[in-house]
Amino acid sequence: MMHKFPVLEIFGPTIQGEGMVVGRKTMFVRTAGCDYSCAWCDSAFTWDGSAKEDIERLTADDIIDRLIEEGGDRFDHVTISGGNPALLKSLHELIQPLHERGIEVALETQGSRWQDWFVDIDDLTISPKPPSSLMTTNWDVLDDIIQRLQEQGRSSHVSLKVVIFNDEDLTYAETVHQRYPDVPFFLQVGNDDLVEEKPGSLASHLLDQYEWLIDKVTASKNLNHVRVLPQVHALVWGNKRGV
Ligand SMILES: C[S@@+](CC[C@H](N)C(=O)[O-])C[C@H]1O[C@@H](n2cnc3c(N)ncnc32)[C@H](O)[C@@H]1O
Ligand SMILES: Nc1nc2[nH]cc(C(=O)O)c2c(=O)[nH]1
Ligand code: SF4
Ligand SMILES: [Mg+2]
Repeated sequence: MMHKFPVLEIFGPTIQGEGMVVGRKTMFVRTAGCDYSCAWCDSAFTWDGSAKEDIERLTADDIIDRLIEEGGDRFDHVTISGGNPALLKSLHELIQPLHERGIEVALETQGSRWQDWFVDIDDLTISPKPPSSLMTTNWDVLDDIIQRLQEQGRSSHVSLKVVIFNDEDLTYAETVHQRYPDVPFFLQVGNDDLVEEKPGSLASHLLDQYEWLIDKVTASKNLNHVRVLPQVHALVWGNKRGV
């Protein structure tokens, strides 16, 4: 029996705007539903009910058909995001046939749930949430996820990415990096203006925030083996959806 997944968006090709494979040409599949409700979530429509009517229930075959409809033969990489795609137990039904077609698979999750198919993801980004999100990290769960990935030889396929809005978030990022020093670590500029409609105005603001974050990280003795990035897609396209 093919499982049906709740899907809100399938788009691309575009570029991965964030983190460990920033710049990589990729398609996106965005699933609906999240176990968190971050104060500043830039994809709140996946869980706040505002796009409820747009959720489609698709099998892996349906999703692959749609990826090919949108992207033709102009992609070899698919990023699964959400919401939290780690809520979906049967996602290997999508990952495996993508791999069989020679397509790499990336996934974005917050590290609140383990799934066995994590070990099949080529670029797994785990993004634990800092205090400004108003969410609480379950360190036992996160420890378990990182440990399992390391034990199963997945270290080169995993990264941590913490979004930063303020000094308290930066302290949280230091805590995460010190707890998992061997996991590639990314600090990402927080977008605190999710309503600005002019890409140029948002880009100018986000570049100021990027400079602030660079200054903070370069001044910290606890954040040496790290990378600092903006959301490139937000610089280019602003708050537009489906890019
Ligand atoms: C929308 S989330 C979906 C995946 C998963 N729920 C998670 O949070 O990792 C994708 C990425 O966007 C980041 N993100 C969400 N809202 C943001 C914002 N306002 N500014 C910067 N990054 C944001 C998240 O931290 C996460 O790394
Ligand atoms: N271009 C682009 N890059 C992204 N990286 C992470 C995204 C996400 O929403 O998970 C995202 C997105 O929505 N668009
Ligand atoms: S965990 Fe991700 S999708 Fe869920 S509310 Fe937070 S940023 Fe949004
Ligand atoms: Mg996004």
